[in-house]
Amino acid sequence: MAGAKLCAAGLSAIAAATMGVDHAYADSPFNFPSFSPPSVPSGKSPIPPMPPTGNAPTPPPPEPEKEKPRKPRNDNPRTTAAGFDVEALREATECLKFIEKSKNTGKAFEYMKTREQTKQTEAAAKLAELKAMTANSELEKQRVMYEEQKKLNKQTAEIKTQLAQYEDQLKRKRMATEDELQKIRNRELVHMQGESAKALEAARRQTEEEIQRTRLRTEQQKADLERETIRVKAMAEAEARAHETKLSEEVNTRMLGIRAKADMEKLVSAINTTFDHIGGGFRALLTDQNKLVVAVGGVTALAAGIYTTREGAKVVWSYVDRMLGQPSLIRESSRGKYPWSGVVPRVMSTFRGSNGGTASNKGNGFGDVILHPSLQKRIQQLASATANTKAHQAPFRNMLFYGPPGTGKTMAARELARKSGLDYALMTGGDVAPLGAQAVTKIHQLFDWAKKSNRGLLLFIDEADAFLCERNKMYMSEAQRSALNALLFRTGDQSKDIVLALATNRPGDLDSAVSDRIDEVLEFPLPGEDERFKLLKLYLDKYIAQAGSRKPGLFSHFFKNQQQKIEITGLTDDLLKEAAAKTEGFSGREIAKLMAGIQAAVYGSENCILDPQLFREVVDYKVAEHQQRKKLAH
Ligand SMILES: Nc1ncnc2c1ncn2[C@@H]1O[C@H](COP(=O)(O)OP(=O)(O)OP(=O)(O)O)[C@@H](O)[C@H]1O
Repeated sequence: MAGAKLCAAGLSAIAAATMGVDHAYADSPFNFPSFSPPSVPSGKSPIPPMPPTGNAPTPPPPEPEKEKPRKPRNDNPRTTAAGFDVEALREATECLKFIEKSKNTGKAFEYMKTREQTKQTEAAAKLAELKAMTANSELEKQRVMYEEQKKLNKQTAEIKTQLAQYEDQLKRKRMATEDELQKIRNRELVHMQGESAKALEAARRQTEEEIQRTRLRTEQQKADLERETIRVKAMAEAEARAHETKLSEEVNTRMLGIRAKADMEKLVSAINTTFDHIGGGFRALLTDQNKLVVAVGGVTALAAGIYTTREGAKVVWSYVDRMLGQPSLIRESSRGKYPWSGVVPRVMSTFRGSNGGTASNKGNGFGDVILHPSLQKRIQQLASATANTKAHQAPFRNMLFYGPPGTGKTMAARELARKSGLDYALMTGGDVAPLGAQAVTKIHQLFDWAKKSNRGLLLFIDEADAFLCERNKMYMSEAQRSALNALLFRTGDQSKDIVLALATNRPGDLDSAVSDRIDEVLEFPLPGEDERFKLLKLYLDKYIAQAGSRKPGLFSHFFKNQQQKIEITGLTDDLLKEAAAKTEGFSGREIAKLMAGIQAAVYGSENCILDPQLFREVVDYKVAEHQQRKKLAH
């Protein structure tokens, strides 16, 4: 047994020397007999269990097995330069020798081999265990690192989130602050805008008020001027009429004087001869007292009779004139001054009518009035409605014609009266104001006269705004207001005798009570291109073609300034259309005047020929004049 131990020790030494195994195992002779390979229970790993996860400290390495008592170890073996232990080799050699001599050599070798294998297995297991532990610890380390990293990531993410939240909060706060600032700025801006808008509005209102005031002032001045013009015109006309009357009176007086003088001369000579003849008679009278008394009484009675007859005739005539004569307010009438004065013209017109109508009835069946077809149709309808109204004894309908000056309102009223079979009378609103206190009487006279018409009368009041304007206007005189009230009184009920037709350029100026009495309102606009063409044609015919074509009368050779005939060359419809296009904005009156201007130009020319060149020249000149007038009016 001792030999085996020695042998084992020798082998261990050999192994230690040759394989570099720890001397602690190789040298221990006591290990050998007690050695048994570590029994590993089946299914269990020889690797010790892993320590719990976390940061638990790695368990300390297993304590080394307690060394069993052994031979004192040579700590300073003799070695070669390469570290070879010669002593051990010698012991091994001896051991080998001993083993060779021993009977249990085979067993010993077998045992040593088994032990060595066991040790190797153990070492491998330990190595594996160590590796596993290392791997484990590595894993653990990685897990811990992963956990740490995860925590770190989490913390970083949290910090980032917090940072983002903080930044977001900051941003929100900043935005809220900016928003607040913006709101404040906006409020200030709105306030400023409001202030500036208010200031602008105030300035605008002030300007408007100023303009309004200026306009009112201008209108007032214009109205004053117009009124003054109308007044002056009316006064001038009245004066002219008075002057005319005075002149005719003077002529009459002079004629009467001459006649009276002649009569006187005749009378004187007659008296002389009579006295010569009756000288003897007087002498007889003077001698015979009875005869003298009879003669003086007879002469006195004769003078008184003549005087009474003359004065009586005057009174009767003025009464007849007042009762039957045309009121002085009427400027033009189809009835004539006295009831009998219209008989002859009416008979003449009836006679002419049976022969195909007058010249003015030719063409469109509406006299010489050229109107827009729709307006013309409306007037024709009104005319036939008015005629039927009279036939059925129904009340008449009053009318208002309004539109720019010279658009045919008066002509249309005249034509309407003619078509409807009524008499017509024309007065001007401007004639009322100069009458003063007499105006009311004259208005009543006018209506009394108008009522006497058997056929019914169309009373046309031109420039109606001059007389029938708003009653509460400052400049309206008391007399004018009374006259207007008189007219309102006379037209309060619907009349079966009188159609009131008013014409005005300013319908807005009429008194509301007057407007209330109007049943039909017709607007007379400026003529369109078609109407202008027709007007040009009409007045070309009237003023140019018919000029000088009147048949010479009985006494025509007494008058030197008879109209000369005008020769027309190359005046086509196209030329008239061209002129119609150029004369946009012209009224009917302006077109009539244009043609009168052409007539004057033709008479001013040498040969009295109207050719396209002259026609164009005058048209262009008149168009330029019209534009200039328009500019001045603005
Ligand atoms: N529609 C028309 N057709 C034919 N001639 C016209 C027309 N309009 C105007 N005239 C010419 O103008 C002149 C004036 O016409 P009228 O007196 O009818 O016009 P008004 O509208 O009554 O004018 P105002 O408002 O100035 O009184 C006429 O004599 C005529 O020569």
